[in-house]
Amino acid sequence: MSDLTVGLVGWRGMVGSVLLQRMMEEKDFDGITPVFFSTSNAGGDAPSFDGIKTSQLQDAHDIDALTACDVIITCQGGDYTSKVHQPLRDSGWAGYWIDAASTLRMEDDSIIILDPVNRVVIDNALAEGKKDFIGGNCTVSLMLMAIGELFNKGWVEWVSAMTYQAASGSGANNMRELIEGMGVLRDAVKDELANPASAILEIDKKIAQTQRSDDFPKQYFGVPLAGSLIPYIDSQLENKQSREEWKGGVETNKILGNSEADKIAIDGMCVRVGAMRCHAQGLTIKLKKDIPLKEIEAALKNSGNQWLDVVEDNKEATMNRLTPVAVTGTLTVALGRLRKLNMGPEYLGAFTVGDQLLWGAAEPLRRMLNIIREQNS
Ligand SMILES: NC(=O)C1=CN([C@@H]2O[C@H](COP(=O)(O)OP(=O)(O)OC[C@H]3O[C@@H](n4cnc5c(N)ncnc54)[C@H](OP(=O)(O)O)[C@@H]3O)[C@@H](O)[C@H]2O)C=CC1
Ligand SMILES: N[C@@H](CC(=O)OP(=O)(O)O)C(=O)O
Repeated sequence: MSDLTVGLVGWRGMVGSVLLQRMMEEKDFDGITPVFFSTSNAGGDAPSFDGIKTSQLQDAHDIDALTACDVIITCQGGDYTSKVHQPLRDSGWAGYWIDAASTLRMEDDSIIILDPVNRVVIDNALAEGKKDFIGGNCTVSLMLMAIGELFNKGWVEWVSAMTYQAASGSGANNMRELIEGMGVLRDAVKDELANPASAILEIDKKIAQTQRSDDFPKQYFGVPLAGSLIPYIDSQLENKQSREEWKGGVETNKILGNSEADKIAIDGMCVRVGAMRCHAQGLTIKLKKDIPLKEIEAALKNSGNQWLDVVEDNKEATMNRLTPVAVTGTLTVALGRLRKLNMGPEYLGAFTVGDQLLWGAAEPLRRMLNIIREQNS
């Protein structure tokens, strides 16, 4: 069988760059013919690296050029998907569309991909001839990478997720704005910090004044994030949930392939904090019955999820392994603070941390490409 021609759109953005990096690390380019597209620089030089010769960037809006691909992977964003996907399908293109954007996630013909959790759903969809495979919301994917086994066991009645989401979820400019804000705060009290005898309340007052000043960096987040937090992510829905909170419920159930009757209630508050690229979540899990903690821990450890780090619930392990600093840039999803809550033996507390650009965005896409390759070999 000849190599698959794989079109890559959005490869130089933040998610796309992480995707390319991972594809190179895993040698995913061996045995495929990549075609690089651009929305802004058609005709320019495509990236070249080990084994991939320089070529010209194709126009990402050119339907004819896109139809030459067996698979298209896009990290270009929802506007691009809205503009291109339907005309491409209308042209008769029957290739595989793998997408990081949320636009198509809840469409009947789309599958949300997170193969360590829903490989069966993906395999069934491929067998049925489905062609649109969409990466999940980062918070949802990371929650499922952590506690997917509890859902698989049928133990979960409902979940409340209180999130601590990193700046990267809003994009590269937001990450820069966060760091810029941190620097502005430090500079505002530089002299006081140099003097150990200076009054802490004076420092605190200056920091609050600086955060509230008109020229504090907040162009992208809208309000200051450094030294603060923002308890709203994405748009507001009529029922008062934020769209990010809504995704927690609908996407989780779709990923798990739950029917209307099996739907599990998932809700919570999604909050932006000053982390760089790791989302964290404090979970309250209502179990269907009292399952001993030891049994829960054993199920998680024996689930076959090689990326899951089940962190012992003690202070030292938690401080060293269950933080954004410990997890960032790795495929490890850390899960700890596992304990029964005072509400009763069916209430399980948990805390999880994962890199939202890896399992939350890029990793499921490259793995989907490899599943398609396996199927076509
Ligand atoms: N950020 C996240 O955490 C997640 C994002 N997603 C989805 O992925 C999509 C892409 O997100 P993200 O990667 O953050 O978006 P980016 O803004 O980083 O990149 C998107 C596109 O912007 C263009 N671009 C313009 N200027 C630049 C520049 N200076 N550097 C790099 N690219 C530039 C590029 O297109 P071109 O080369 O054609 O000009 C690029 O492909 C999102 O819209 C979302 O749908 C999904 C899950 C998580
Ligand atoms: N909304 C997520 C990032 C993201 O892009 O989500 P989605 O892929 O569902 O639009 C965050 O802000 O952390």
